[in-house]
Amino acid sequence: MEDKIKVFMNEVIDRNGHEPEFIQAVQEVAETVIPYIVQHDIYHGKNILLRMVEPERLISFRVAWIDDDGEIHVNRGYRVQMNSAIGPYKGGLRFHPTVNASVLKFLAFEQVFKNSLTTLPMGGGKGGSDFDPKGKSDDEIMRFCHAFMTELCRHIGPYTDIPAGDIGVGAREIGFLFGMYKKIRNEFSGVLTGKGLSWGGSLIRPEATGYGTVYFADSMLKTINETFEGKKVVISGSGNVAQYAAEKVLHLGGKVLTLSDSGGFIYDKDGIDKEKLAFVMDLKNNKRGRISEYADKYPSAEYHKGETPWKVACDIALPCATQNELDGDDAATLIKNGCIAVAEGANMPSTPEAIHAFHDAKILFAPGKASNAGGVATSGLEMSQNSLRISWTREEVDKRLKGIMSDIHDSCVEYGDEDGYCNYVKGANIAGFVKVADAMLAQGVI
Ligand SMILES: NC(=O)C1=CN([C@@H]2O[C@H](COP(=O)(O)OP(=O)(O)OC[C@H]3O[C@@H](n4cnc5c(N)ncnc54)[C@H](O)[C@@H]3O)[C@@H](O)[C@H]2O)C=CC1
Ligand SMILES: O=C(O)CCC(=O)C(=O)O
Repeated sequence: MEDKIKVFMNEVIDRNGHEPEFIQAVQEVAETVIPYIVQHDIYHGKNILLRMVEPERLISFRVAWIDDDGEIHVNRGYRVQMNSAIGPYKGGLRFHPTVNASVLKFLAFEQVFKNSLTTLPMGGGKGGSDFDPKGKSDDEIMRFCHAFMTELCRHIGPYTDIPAGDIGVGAREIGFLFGMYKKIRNEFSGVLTGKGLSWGGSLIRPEATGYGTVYFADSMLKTINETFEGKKVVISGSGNVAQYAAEKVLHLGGKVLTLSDSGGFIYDKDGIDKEKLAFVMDLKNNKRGRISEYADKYPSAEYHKGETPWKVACDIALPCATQNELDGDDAATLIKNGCIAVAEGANMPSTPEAIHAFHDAKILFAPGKASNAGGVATSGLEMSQNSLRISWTREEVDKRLKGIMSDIHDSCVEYGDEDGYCNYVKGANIAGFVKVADAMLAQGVI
């Protein structure tokens, strides 16, 4: 088996050797899916996985825009249209200086499996730019978004490819992007998700990724007769996913001890309660400040500059910031301190060494493609509402989100059982693979 995985990975590396994040994401899938392919005759001789690692289309384009001082800047824009076997391409846009083809290909590849797990008819894609929104004025953000959409609009559409937000792309950016798409295409459609409520958005979409991550973690905890009640929870990030993960942990009676950003983390020994979380939301979403300002306001908190929060003793860890933010040493520290569950709100935040450590210690571990699927699932619900020209209530959307997260959990358990221990990575990869692979088989060699 190891030989088969090696031969496959050598071919992937030959073609994509300069893309470390993409290779990391493919390796994790290959290790779990190739043994499944070997056991199932219908996939033999079809090279399905090799076809899945090659994007159907990778678009790269120039984005020229003018700053407030009249200076012209050039950034690179991308859209990776990875797989459309089960539906139109769907996945977020990331604006961050670290964005490149490798990062977006890893995200688009993960998105294919994640979207398949949601049970909704969505293919996988991802896009973005190396543009850095930090320190930019609202007008600069608008000009950049408009310039970006001027090119992107010819590659997307409500039946083709439906982008949404990700790091650096929230409600403000989706508004600017939607405005330019509508103007150029002269069409008011559900071409983006994460829209404002008065122009086609869905209730609960802003909350969905964070809430869904906690719903998934709660389902895992139930398998060992545990709940969030009274548990100490360490969260990284302080953006969209982290904020609403923290809110849901509070709803379920847990105590949130940390939040972070790229500058460092804050540890509040008294816990981040509802009022303190409201301060963080205002700080991050409106004032666009740094998490260190939390420690200036609340004396119960310490700020740890340049560090990640994994050394703070906890029962549950929710990495919600960015890829590879939790390594093997961090995992060892979490396990030593008694952590019983880790659920990824971010995409691929744990390194392969960290995942192996969690599996070896047999603690509960949920990979992002399963546990953070609530965001894209609710985007799928936004698409349904747009098509039906109706708006569901908050309760209706939340009920559907909970149902989807519970179904994803059950699919992982179905495919991930290893003598009584659930390997959720294996479960998510195989369950996600089967639906896409079967659709590809049905559609022939295209
Ligand atoms: N927004 C969504 O619906 C979904 C987001 N995700 C993933 O969740 C993660 C967070 O995304 P959002 O909260 O939407 O973005 P955001 O832009 O709202 O927040 C990003 C957060 O990550 C922090 N961060 C960024 N780079 C960092 C670094 N190098 N070190 C430490 N912290 C860093 C930022 O300071 C910020 O707190 C990403 O991995 C994203 O791909 C996954 C599924 C859906
Ligand atoms: O809602 C969406 O379409 C995008 C969500 C996303 O980018 C993700 O799941 O990583």
